[in-house]
Amino acid sequence: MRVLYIHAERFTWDVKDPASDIRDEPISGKANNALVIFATVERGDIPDEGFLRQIARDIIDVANKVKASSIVIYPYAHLSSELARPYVAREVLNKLYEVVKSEFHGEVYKAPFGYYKAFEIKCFGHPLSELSRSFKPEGAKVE
Ligand SMILES: NCC(=O)N[C@H]1[C@@H](O)[C@H](n2cnc3c(N)ncnc32)O[C@@H]1CO
Repeated sequence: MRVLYIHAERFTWDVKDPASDIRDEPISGKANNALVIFATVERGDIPDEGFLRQIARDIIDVANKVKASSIVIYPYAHLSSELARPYVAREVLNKLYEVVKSEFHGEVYKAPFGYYKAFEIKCFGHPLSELSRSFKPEGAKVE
């Protein structure tokens, strides 16, 4: 999985057209002081508890470091050329959302899978406000 973390003063997303047969309810939303997780599920990623806990731990660690009051899991199919199939990708992201929600003290949101979406983001711009990660199921985290 490849992820881009943006610590945003404000983040809003607006669902547009469907982009996949596999999709969630089309719910738009917004969050303030949010760690936004643009997440691309890659071929070989699995909805395995250990793999997801490792990712969730890093997300929450960064959220606490930057003092974010919310986290947004944002399905984003643009950070890798080795995409997982939509069915697997949706399952991995929904399970990641559940793990993060169970362990983070603040609000956790998930933008809907399977749509084109408009979004507005105001990045804080401090040194930890833009980070990227690559996670592999065997547990190796590559910064
Ligand atoms: N910008 C808007 C968008 O990306 N829309 C994407 C994601 O919401 C989702 N999606 C499909 N495959 C994946 C994947 N491998 N990882 C994450 N999301 C995925 O399905 C949409 C069409 O590709």
